[in-house]
Amino acid sequence: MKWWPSPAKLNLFLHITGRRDNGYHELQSVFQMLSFGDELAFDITTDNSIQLMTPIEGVANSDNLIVRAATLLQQHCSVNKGCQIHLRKRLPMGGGIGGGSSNAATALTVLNKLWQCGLSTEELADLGLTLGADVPVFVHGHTAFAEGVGENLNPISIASKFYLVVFPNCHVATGVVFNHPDLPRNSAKISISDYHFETTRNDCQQIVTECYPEVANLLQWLINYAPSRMTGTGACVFAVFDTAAEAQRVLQQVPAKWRGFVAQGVDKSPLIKALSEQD
Ligand SMILES: C[C@](O)(CO)[C@H](O)COP(=O)(O)OP(=O)(O)OC[C@H]1O[C@@H](n2ccc(N)nc2=O)[C@H](O)[C@@H]1O
Ligand SMILES: Nc1ncnc2c1ncn2[C@@H]1O[C@H](COP(=O)(O)OP(=O)(O)OP(=O)(O)O)[C@@H](O)[C@H]1O
Repeated sequence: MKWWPSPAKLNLFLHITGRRDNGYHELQSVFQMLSFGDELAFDITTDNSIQLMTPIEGVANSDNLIVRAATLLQQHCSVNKGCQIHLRKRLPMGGGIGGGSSNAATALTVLNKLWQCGLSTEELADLGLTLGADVPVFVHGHTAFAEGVGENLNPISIASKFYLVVFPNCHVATGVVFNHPDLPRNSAKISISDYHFETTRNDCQQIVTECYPEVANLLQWLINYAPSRMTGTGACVFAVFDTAAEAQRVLQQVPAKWRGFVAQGVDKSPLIKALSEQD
């Protein structure tokens, strides 16, 4: 069985620059692709049923973004085949590292190939955007400077770093953060060439640390070792290191109540690499 990567992302910064009439927020961010993530495998079937053989506890298969992505593509392209899907879940859910969105993107891009749908990357990204704001960046698979609601993407090359990502064991609801009255919503826009980690921030971090003390505790702990920040709307926090060895050394010291992993920041996602190696 061939296993396809479904990598995580980090938001190296997140500035909120406005709000649209439909309530969605305009943002600027760098989506950093990571070398670490889930994996998915697909067996194509001759009937048209879509089955997830490894369900996620607490998520009905019909709500699972993998099944929703596969069904969307099947309907969009009038595919008369189906598939059995296997998932190796490693990424914490609801952590701001995009696990669900990445799973959806892997399902869309790999099934596009295996079902021979022939959709372009752009068409797959547009389809993916209907499932979630973060799906397009995983479909394109490049570390990117993002604008709009996250769909307007420009590839950016970030000096290679190692990230220690820690999950504080609490879930932050994205909608709650974006609906918070005190969320700052008018950061000045920056241009892609102005991006530096040190001069940017995550505009959601203040609200999340106030509402979720465990995120504040984790940030306070991690900042002792390296520059640290929250990703997305939380709850995961990351610290930036120059070497894998330094990041691993701090991972060993993470208190048992939290879980972490070390990943390398990559310009191209492992999924895009795997797809191009197949061609
Ligand atoms: C902020 C990020 O975490 C950055 O990576 C993401 O863009 C959020 O992506 P996501 O979790 O896939 O979010 P979605 O499922 O698309 O949206 C969840 C909810 O967050 C709010 N939302 C999301 C994205 C955005 N740009 N503005 C918003 O206001 C909306 O209320 C929406 O109903
Ligand atoms: N395949 C999937 N993997 C993970 N979560 C899924 C999946 N399908 C549906 N979900 C639901 O989506 C929710 C958000 O999951 P996800 O891991 O994408 O969050 P996240 O890391 O906060 O993402 P983002 O950074 O895009 O906000 C989960 O709590 C779960 O209920």
